[in-house]
Amino acid sequence: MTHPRVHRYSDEQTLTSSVAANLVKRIIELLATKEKVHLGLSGGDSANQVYKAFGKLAKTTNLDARRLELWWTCERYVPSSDHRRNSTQALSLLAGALPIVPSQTHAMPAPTSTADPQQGALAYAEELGQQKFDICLLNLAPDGHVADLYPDDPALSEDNARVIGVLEAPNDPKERITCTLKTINESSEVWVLASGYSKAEAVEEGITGKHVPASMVSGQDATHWFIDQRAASRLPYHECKL
Ligand SMILES: O=C(O)[C@H](O)[C@@H](O)[C@H](O)[C@H](O)COP(=O)(O)O
Repeated sequence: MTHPRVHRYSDEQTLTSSVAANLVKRIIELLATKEKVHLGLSGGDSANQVYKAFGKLAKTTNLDARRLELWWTCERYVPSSDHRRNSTQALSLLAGALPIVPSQTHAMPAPTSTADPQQGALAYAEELGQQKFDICLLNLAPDGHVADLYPDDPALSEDNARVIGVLEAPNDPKERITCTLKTINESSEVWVLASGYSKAEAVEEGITGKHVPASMVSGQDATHWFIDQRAASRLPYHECKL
């Protein structure tokens, strides 16, 4: 477990471009020491904006996108052709910009391949095996959930399964598949994204250790929170006069 390091940015656009730049830099560093980098990706607008900026920036660098393995931390259990799928949205931005081929992408199952979210979760757990994410990117929601792990959900205490099915998510679509805290917290690095006033309370609770799901995530080597000023508006601010 590592303590969160908080990175604040003036606005959402600066947050997006800075996270994308950090991601490019960190992946290039990791690829200097290992053959592949395994990323755990999430859904949501803030994450999608980062993928777009990352794709644009990465192609101007020497980052070898063929050495990335893309996994998902959570997915809406809807058909593969449904644009609400997190993986469909992310891949349209990433594979559109970078030479990423299907063998590098590990989207979670859809109803066309498995009978229900639980069976989908078992299939994904098998595909994941013991693989750990080098960087697990999470997008904070206003209620403090990350991936598809919701406040007060008994799934938060799951310490055996790496992936589980969700049948009653508070938002539509109700059926989803999610990695558990066990899988997220086995990642080398966990990066949490949050922008806007609607996330301010969840940011405060996540960082100060109240019991929202986001307060329970932590990388093995590092935990980074990337937030804009609006999302940071309930955190203490210490002015430093030199
Ligand atoms: O499936 C969902 O209900 C959303 O994907 C959700 O989990 C999302 O990650 C957060 O609401 C933050 O997303 P935004 O960046 O869009 O606010």
